[in-house]
Amino acid sequence: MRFDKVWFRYARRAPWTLREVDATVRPGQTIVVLGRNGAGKSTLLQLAAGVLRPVRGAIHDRPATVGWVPERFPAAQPFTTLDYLRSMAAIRGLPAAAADPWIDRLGLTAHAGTPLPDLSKGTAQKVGLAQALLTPPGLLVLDEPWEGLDAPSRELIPQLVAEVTAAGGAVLVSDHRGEIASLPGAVHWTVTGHTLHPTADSSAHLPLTPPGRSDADDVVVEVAVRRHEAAETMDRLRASGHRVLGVRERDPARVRANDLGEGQDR
Ligand SMILES: Nc1ncnc2c1ncn2[C@@H]1O[C@H](COP(=O)(O)OP(=O)(O)OP(=O)(O)O)[C@@H](O)[C@H]1O
Repeated sequence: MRFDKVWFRYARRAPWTLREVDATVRPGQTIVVLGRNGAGKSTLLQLAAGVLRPVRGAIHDRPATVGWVPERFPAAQPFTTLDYLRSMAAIRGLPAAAADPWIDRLGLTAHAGTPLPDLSKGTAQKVGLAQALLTPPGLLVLDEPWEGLDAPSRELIPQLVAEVTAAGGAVLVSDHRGEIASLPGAVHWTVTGHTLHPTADSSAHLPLTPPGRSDADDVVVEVAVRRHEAAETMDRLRASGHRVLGVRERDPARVRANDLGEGQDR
């Protein structure tokens, strides 16, 4: 899926919430979206999920099945947990009983007969997660999924994410609590100044040397890419299991020497 120069604002004359977002989400990739409160993380996730539409630009190749878990599950609905999840299964063309394993897995059995408005915030979040996973998503979008969950439930998130990515789905997840550490291998995007910076170095959040591998086995390959391709190249390298050690400007002296006679910087 590709964000192609996506701009978004909530009202016609309002300031832009997001400007010119260019980014790519690849199958099997986990992307953690970071940023301060109000930076635009939820807005970006809602655009990815198709809940909001770009004002300018476009999002191409969104997977057909999107699982969307908003920051707050909309619990003001006249269903019990069981009725809601079974109805969601039926809407997706599944047997109603397809909901039952998720009720069990997410620890919702004791709340199966509870009306949604009476659920605690954390339990309602788990219902939100269950509905998003009923059909294996090609894209799972989780807005602050750890919020309101107790410790055992928080540990479920990395497992669920790993299952989706292992099946070839992509996962976009926002995080302002620093839970990124529980998603090793995730690419990280930072929203600041109303735009997205996929170039932020996520290797700081990963183990310096992956388990079972020694630095001694490594060589460093220097690659020059066009400036506008840097973020995408880094995403691709990380998705292939490589460690990106850094990004730097080309040494001006070397640029002059190498480009002598070529007329442009490469
Ligand atoms: N429905 C809305 N109508 C108008 N403005 C909105 C709406 N939703 C969000 N905003 C504004 O858009 C900006 C980005 O909000 P957003 O919720 O995307 O940020 P966030 O990074 O997810 O924040 P947080 O970490 O607090 O959840 C904020 O200035 C917010 O006030």
